[in-house]
Amino acid sequence: MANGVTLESLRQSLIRQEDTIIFSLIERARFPTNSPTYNESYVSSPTFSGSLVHFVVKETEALQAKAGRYANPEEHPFFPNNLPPSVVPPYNFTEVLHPPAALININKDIWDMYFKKLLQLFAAPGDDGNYAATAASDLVCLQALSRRIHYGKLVAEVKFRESPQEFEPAIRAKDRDALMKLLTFESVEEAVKKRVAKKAMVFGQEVTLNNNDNKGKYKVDPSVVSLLYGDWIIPLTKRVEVEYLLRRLD
Ligand SMILES: O=C(O)C(=O)C[C@]1(C(=O)O)C=C[C@@H](O)C=C1
Repeated sequence: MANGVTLESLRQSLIRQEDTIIFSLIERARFPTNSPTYNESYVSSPTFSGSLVHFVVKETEALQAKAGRYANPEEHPFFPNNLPPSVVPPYNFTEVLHPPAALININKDIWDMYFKKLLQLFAAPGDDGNYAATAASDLVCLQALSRRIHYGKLVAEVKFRESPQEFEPAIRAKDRDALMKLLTFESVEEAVKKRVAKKAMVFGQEVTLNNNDNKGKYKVDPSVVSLLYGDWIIPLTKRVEVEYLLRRLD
């Protein structure tokens, strides 16, 4: 395929991104829930209204936009409105995606999933006052999840290029269910869920010099990581794939 991108090379990248995601969850799990981080009345600013995590994400994205982060088609901001321009010259990223891909950004759903569903599954209840560090570590998780989920655009492009004649009728008919069927590989999904649980065991174990008896205690629960992938990350990736394919003939 053009540009040297293949389904195999994209899957290798998704596998490597599992490491990033799991480490980011382990880092967030160092802190308890720290609910003031998410409480709108905790922040007092004449120019901003929202929670501390909202504030940290918005301000960090503004800084990173200036540094050119969102010039990369693989990066998607959570707060895309009114981002400042980049101060660096544009890098000439290889164009792999069909241009309407730029319209797809499901970070709002990723944000809701993370704060409403995921966080309570792996952060222990409690409050240690580290709200700024907690928000910074939420941002790292969100960015890793967003990158992985929006990678679905590339995966969909490669699948389309491999057999356009298979996809075209379903795209023209705007048949989401048919597209979903065409892009699904159940055995790959099962392997992903098993591998991430295993990685969570390996990365999240207590490493000591004397023995490696972990007593079944891990920094994030491996079954939670597997569930997170099965119930949220993979379905959202597939949604991005469908959204992308629906615009592929525009
Ligand atoms: O590997 C693929 O083919 C993908 O589309 C990625 C992915 C995933 O999110 O891990 C999504 C859909 C497939 O059913 C299998 C795996």
